Amino acid sequence: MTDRPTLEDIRRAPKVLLHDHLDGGVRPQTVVDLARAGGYRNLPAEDAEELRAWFTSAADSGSLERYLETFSHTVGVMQSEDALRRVAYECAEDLAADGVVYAEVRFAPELHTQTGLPLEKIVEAVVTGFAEGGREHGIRVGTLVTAMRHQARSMEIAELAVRYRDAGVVGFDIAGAEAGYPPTRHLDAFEYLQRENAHFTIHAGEGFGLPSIWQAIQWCGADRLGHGVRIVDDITDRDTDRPQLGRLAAYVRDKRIPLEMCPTSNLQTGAARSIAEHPIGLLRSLYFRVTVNTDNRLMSGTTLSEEFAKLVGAFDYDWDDLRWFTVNAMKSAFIGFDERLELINGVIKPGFDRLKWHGDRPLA
Ligand SMILES: O=c1[nH]cnc2c1ncn2[C@@H]1O[C@H](CO)[C@@H](O)[C@H]1O
Ligand SMILES: [Zn+2]
Repeated sequence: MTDRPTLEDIRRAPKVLLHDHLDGGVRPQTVVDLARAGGYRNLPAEDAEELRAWFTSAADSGSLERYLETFSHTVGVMQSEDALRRVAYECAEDLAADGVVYAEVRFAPELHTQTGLPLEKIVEAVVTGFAEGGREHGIRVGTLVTAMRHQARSMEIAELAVRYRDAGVVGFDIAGAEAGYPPTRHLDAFEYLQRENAHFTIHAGEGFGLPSIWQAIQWCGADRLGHGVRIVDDITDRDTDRPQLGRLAAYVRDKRIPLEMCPTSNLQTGAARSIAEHPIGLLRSLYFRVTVNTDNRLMSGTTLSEEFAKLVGAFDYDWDDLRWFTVNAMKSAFIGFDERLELINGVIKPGFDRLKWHGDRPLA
């Protein structure tokens, strides 16, 4: 066996990302450029590096609601087709540079209508940016369209997801403040998607607890859970070698419902106290279908490789663990089974095996 995976090696591993927000991963310099071009005057800093620091510290608020306030600035500069396309292109480029081979990136079309752009043009611009960036940088990026849970446009957004399902949109999601806005508020949209054989994930168990997770799965029929960290509230005897799963936790594990976990983001919003205490350690040891994600690379000052490196530091994970998380993610993606299998067997397994056996020594 080789030593612990280093950040540099992890960057070279073929990774899969299921939970990443487009408006949470804009390059600071691009925010500055787009603000200038579009006449956005509310930026808290004009210099890219200062802006980067502002986002990470403002997002470090301990509450989901305050964390979400920082998005007004990225959303504020993403109000034209050119801006959306550029941000999507750069997102594909940045993820590819981090060694991500397949990603599902989400954004909320309804937030980008401030200058009157129709929802269709907004989706088309983003999908085009991902396709161009993906082609040039060797990564596949699928789009998830998100509806904001405090608004009332989820049905319209769900229809958009179905209309663009063969043009780059692979699924649907709801996001925003969780407390006070339960998933069942959007039940009609989820029932519509189920009738259309479409896929969706729901942010649940992040800013609110078990009732939100229960509704997302048992009322709404979510295929995956965004975060889902609070599922540990349904596990007792956690510090013993025989943790007890309640009915909901057992259901989530038995049905292999994927958890899109985002460790650093959870520290910022107060959903977890430290990486070492993050529920991902327990959930992984109990073989829940755990995946590792970034959530918002700008606000959390992170990359997928850095999330993995932090977990390696806290839980002593080795290449087999990182490969397990990655295969979990690929199995849980919203593209076809044949395509998932091809990536697992043709790209992920050989890529991780090469790193495991060669470590950071040069490959022959
Ligand atoms: O961790 C999160 N929990 C809930 N909502 C979020 C999170 N991160 C981002 N958004 C929300 O999703 C919108 C579309 O991308 C963002 O504008 C933000 O309001
Ligand atoms: Zn999220």
